[in-house]
Amino acid sequence: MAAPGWRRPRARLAAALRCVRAARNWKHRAQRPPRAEPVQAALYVHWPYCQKRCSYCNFNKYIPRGLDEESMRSCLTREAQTLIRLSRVQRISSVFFGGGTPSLASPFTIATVLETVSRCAHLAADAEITLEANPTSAGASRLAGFRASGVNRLSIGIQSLDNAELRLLGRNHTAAEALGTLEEAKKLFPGRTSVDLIFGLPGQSVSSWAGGLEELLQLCDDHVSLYQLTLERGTSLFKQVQQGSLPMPKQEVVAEMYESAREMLRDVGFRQYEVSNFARNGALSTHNLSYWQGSQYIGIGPGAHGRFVPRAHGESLREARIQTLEPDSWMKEVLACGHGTRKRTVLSQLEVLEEVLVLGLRTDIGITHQHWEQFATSLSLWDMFGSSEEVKELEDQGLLLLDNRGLRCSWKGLALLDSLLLTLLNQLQQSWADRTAPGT
Ligand SMILES: C[S@@+](CC[C@H](N)C(=O)[O-])C[C@H]1O[C@@H](n2cnc3c(N)ncnc32)[C@H](O)[C@@H]1O
Ligand SMILES: C[S@@+](CC[C@H](N)C(=O)[O-])C[C@H]1O[C@@H](n2cnc3c(N)ncnc32)[C@H](O)[C@@H]1O
Ligand code: SF4
Repeated sequence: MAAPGWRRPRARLAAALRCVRAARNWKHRAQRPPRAEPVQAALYVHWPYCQKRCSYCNFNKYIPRGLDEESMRSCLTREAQTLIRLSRVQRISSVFFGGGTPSLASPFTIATVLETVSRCAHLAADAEITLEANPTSAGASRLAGFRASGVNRLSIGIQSLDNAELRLLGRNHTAAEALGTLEEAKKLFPGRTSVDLIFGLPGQSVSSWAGGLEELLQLCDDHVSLYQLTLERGTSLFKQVQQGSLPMPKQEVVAEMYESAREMLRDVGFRQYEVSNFARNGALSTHNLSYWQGSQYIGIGPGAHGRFVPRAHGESLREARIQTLEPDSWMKEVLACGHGTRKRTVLSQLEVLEEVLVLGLRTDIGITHQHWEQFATSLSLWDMFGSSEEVKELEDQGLLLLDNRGLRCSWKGLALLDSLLLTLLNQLQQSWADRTAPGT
């Protein structure tokens, strides 16, 4: 047995060593990189029904004869559970109910989907939750119902403030009804009400377009989306234009409409944070930003698309997914196997980079070096674009900037993005091929 005199110093030594080890561990921990962020994604929910077909629209939408909302609701919740589990996503950063016309769904359906999402993953109390609303299905009490169900941002399809244009577009509301909805929405979603307008319509002139926008700018909230009309094959507007019964404005006139709108919005304090989107007072849409920043998103509902890594299957590569388009077939598939994913495509690293480039350059921030490094660890933006003569030419023309912040379009370049992308995508593919060639 050891002399009692030895025990105390040894106990003190052991205690001291424990302290030193603990201190070393703290130091060690402080030097370690921060713990990885929880895996997160945005969530898109597609409501595929509308009251009436607009003349220009070829989105995935159906005019139902008899709608079984209960079945739709239970399939949406089932698919949300399946795909969130499949992605192993722990946090949903935003939710977007789009369509179709999701303001035709009941607030109860919206609340049920949100409750399911919160049970499957963390949905922060302040996460952006947007619902698209058509003026005809968004009266004050209905909007209040959506607010109570958890929606905190509303996107209203106003499209035009000219009744003749609204008729041409096949909309089932007047300008006055659209403004009534905007008024109610601003009370319930102050600072978080967005409006969509379309320009480049048959018969529209720069001054008639600017007049309508000016009227809207007196009344709108802090977010505006402006979409140039795309003539979509298969729509009745396309047919009318093809038959020569409707005159489309010339491309130079449409470009002037866009330019005048950007300037008008800038003059009243809006930031053009993306090609078609303008916000003031920081009202940028975080959901849409996550698309443009190449983040993961899960799409549920007929025809919804998603981009995520199906981690529960042991995969590590991102997939592009699209859900079955037709609602009844989609519901059958969800009932049979928990989801209605129709097509999955594993994206190569080059394809992911192409998307990051195309989407990132739509924003005014563009692609920062840190953002790019998340996707391309071994090839910097400088490696990709720094020595290209064509890129240098675009910089000299004042259309593009590559500097210590990253790669982005200038104000002038943002309006010409499509033509810049031809050069940039070409350069990306070439640099990628050079760097990944055998022996490099
Ligand atoms: C697909 S709709 C869904 C929301 C809602 N049903 C509505 O009509 O407002 C979303 C937006 O897409 C835009 N959009 C639809 N078809 C378009 C087209 N052919 N050209 C330009 N924008 C279009 C409209 O501005 C519309 O507000
Ligand atoms: C054109 S954007 C309008 C956004 C609106 N301006 C805003 O600021 O919130 C919305 C439309 O894009 C389509 N969309 C968006 N995300 C989608 C996804 N993941 N899958 C399928 N369609 C999607 C839907 O048709 C939706 O109605
Ligand atoms: S524009 Fe909106 S309301 Fe019109 S058909 Fe398309 S989705 Fe439906």
